[in-house]
Amino acid sequence: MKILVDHADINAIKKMYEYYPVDGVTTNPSILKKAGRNPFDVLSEIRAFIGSEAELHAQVISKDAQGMIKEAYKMREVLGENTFIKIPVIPEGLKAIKALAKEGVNITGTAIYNQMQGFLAGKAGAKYVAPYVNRIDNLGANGIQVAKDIHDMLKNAGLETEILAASFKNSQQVLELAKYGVGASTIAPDVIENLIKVDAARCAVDVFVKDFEALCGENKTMNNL
Ligand SMILES: O=P(O)(O)OC[C@H]1O[C@](O)(CO)[C@@H](O)[C@@H]1O
Repeated sequence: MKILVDHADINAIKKMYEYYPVDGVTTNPSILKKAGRNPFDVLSEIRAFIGSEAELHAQVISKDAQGMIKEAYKMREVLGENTFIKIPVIPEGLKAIKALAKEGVNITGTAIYNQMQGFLAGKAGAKYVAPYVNRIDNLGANGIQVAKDIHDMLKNAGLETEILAASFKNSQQVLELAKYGVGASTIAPDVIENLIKVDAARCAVDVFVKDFEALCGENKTMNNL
């Protein structure tokens, strides 16, 4: 499962890249709002840091297909071909996805709350579809199940579209979908950090260090024996 960083703050992104095996960055307009600067400046800064080969996902704002298509080409021009254009899976969005996918533009179908949105976006040619796991849970449905169903439906239909699971709020949600083998998850830095926040592991390390120091002397490591 690929892991993308769901954030627009360059320092938070740099930290994730330093410590974790991550594969790219996703943003949406609400995430960009938090950055509080010209979105193209923010996205260009992220692109410069992650490099031209890494995945960068950024969303269109227009509500009509023609406007979405125009935005998609502008974003691709400024941010490079490996930019995944996030298009909400509403009827106008599907129309735009069909047109853009035919031209080889990388699309992520977003704002997915049910199985058929995901399936139709895949059939229309999206490379990824992004079910909003936690937001679905908040509606009283089962976000994990929706993501698993879409994954199965795409595979059963022989489509290459992968899940980009989104809107995670806890480790359990990520774990469930990693076990299921979905293609990718986009996760905010605080949720990524919680994935391996295990006190028992930290205690185990402390005991190992104490034992080693008892054997070899204080502040000794393999480096200064
Ligand atoms: O519920 P949240 O945390 O706002 O998440 C919505 C999600 O949708 C996306 O826009 C889909 O890629 C992510 O950037 C974000 O994780």
